[in-house]
Amino acid sequence: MSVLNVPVIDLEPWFAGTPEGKAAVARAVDEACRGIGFLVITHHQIDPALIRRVSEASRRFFALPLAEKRKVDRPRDDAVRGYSAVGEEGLSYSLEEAAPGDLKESFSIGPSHVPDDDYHRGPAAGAHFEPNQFPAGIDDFQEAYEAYFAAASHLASELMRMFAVGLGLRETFFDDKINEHISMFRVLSYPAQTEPPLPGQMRAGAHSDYGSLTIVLPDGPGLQVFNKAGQWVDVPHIPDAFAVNIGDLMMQWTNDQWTSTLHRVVNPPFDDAMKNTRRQSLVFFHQPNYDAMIECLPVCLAPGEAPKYAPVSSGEHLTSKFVKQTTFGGTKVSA
Ligand SMILES: O=C(O)CCC(=O)C(=O)O
Ligand SMILES: [Fe+2]
Repeated sequence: MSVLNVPVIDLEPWFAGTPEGKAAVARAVDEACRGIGFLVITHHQIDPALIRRVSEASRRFFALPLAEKRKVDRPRDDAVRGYSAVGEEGLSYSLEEAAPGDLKESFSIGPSHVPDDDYHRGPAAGAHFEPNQFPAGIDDFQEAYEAYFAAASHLASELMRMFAVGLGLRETFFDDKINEHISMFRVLSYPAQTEPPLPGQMRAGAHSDYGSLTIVLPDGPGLQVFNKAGQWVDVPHIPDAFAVNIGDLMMQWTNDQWTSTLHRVVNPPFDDAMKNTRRQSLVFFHQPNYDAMIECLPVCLAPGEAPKYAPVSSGEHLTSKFVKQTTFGGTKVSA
């Protein structure tokens, strides 16, 4: 029986480090990734004080007048750095007819303190190590964002180790494929809705994410997942716990044994003023090294089965998504 609801998995036994504890966590993670593609994790070792710092710095930024925020506007479609305003991105729209843009604004950064060498700055690196930009005059903004990026990167590498064990690989299998990762950290602000949304307009339309995995910290409910029974189910909201989901790249790596699941952020009920508040989420999109090859893992190939996807590098996979649309984390759907 497939997993139809998002499980809550306590990572404490993983970090305690006994072989039995680690195996049990990896088994639970594997089951979640096969069944629903989402899990909620507790005892993840990210300091709640750091979550608070980055959340508060973000609140101060999003409260600025639009003209101020526009001073750090995202420079280009393929360079997701800085600010994107409400309605500028739509995660879900049909190929024929664009739906209204998502009711969210965002601020994004990539890796910082990038070495000035050919691997990071040469032509093969493309825009993957594009410099970050930060707003002036907000205390602790750059420091908090960079510290959160580092902490989330570390947690992502532990999750990739759980993935490896869960898939029956050696624990360090993914280590050398993510040691120069080209991830993105983005804070999303969903404003309080003072007018009813347009038909089809949501906080974030239905989409799947691109990369290896996404680590989400929402400050309230609204995130929903489309399960294998065809129902939209709520992701349990536990303060300071992370929702984790796998992206399209992990689904390709596992030859569809793991699922990159459609998800969305629904609007608050419009007639309930108490619930119609601003929502903010911290979203870390983990993406392997640009030259890591994503090709069917032999452990995911049953006898007689063929790989479903041609091998592709992580960088090419990401860039191909940018060509199709102008947002970062999601693959649009035509449903
Ligand atoms: O804000 C959220 O809870 C999730 C956002 C999301 O799915 C995305 O940006 O890809
Ligand atoms: Fe997403």
